[in-house]
Amino acid sequence: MSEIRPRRSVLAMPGSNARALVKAQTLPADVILIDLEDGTAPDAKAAARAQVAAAVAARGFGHREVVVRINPPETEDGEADLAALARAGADAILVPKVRTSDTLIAVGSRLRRLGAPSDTRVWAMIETPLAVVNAAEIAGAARDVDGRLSALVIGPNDLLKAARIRPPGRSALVPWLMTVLAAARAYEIDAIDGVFTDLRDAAGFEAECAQGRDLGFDGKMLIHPSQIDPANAAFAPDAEEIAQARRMLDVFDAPENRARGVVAVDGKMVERLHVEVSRRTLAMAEAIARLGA
Ligand SMILES: CC(C)(COP(=O)(O)OP(=O)(O)OC[C@H]1O[C@@H](n2cnc3c(N)ncnc32)[C@H](O)[C@@H]1OP(=O)(O)O)[C@@H](O)C(=O)NCCC(=O)NCCSC(=O)C[C@H](O)C(=O)O
Ligand SMILES: [Mg+2]
Repeated sequence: MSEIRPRRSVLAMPGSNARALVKAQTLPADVILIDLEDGTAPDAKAAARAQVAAAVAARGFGHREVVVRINPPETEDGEADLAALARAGADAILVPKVRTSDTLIAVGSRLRRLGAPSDTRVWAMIETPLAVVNAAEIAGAARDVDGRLSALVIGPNDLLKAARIRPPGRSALVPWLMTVLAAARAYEIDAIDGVFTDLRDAAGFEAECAQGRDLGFDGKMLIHPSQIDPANAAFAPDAEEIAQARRMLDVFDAPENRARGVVAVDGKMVERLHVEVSRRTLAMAEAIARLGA
């Protein structure tokens, strides 16, 4: 079974926004994503870098996974971000505008040379057409980057721009999303759906969360605290899925079914592969319950 870590809600905030960094410490997001790239203005980058390194090192985010999006690592800002963050204690470094796995391998080596803990993860933004075309090769870096690569994150704004798809363009993006999802699953890493930018459209946001969940994503990148609860609800197994998963395990555990690969439950054929799905559902539900404990 691949890693069980709730990543239903990945709340982004500019690294330059001191108020957001404090507020994030009390918000129910699974992941706090602090952005030193596009969300931080060029003139504010140096001060933001120092502020973010200090905030991460202070370890005030509790159980939340802390991820810092650096500037492209081949730039001066990106190199300075890595140097400042490598040993600050972030759970992961998110690399923007990845095009090939070489960038991730270079970031992995740089983190090692900078003395980053071995459990510092690398996440990759998939937001260029080349990254979608190379999705399998990029996800395959999970075997190379010291085992650090643990999530691909969709960047719909950059994708729409580069592909010249007319916004909002969600349906046009679905084949691109599924290409990324297949790559992530092939290498057993997480896939996080991209941002929904219309903060006034709560119904549209919920619908997009439900779609992202049904497509197979593990969670969604968010831009505002008001999006956390709907995302947490959408990407968690619901009561019916949990009951169904328990039932599935009971059925295959029954003495009369132990030697069978396939049985009928409520008129539907189920196979032993559904046991694995059920175990994952229950493990995720337990991990989410532990967050609330
Ligand atoms: C979008 C915003 C600029 C709106 O900000 P604002 O008008 O201040 O919102 P509110 O007045 O409604 O805020 C209410 C309170 O919530 C706090 N807040 C708001 N947003 C956040 C946040 N993201 N994280 C933490 N806290 C937040 C405010 O401070 C208020 O608190 P209080 O003072 O107690 O009342 C703003 O929401 C924002 O900046 N959002 C994040 C933008 C961002 O990070 N963008 C980069 C990521 S998007 C991306 O990566 C796209 C991708 O690359 C692609 O290509 O698609
Ligand atoms: Mg982007």
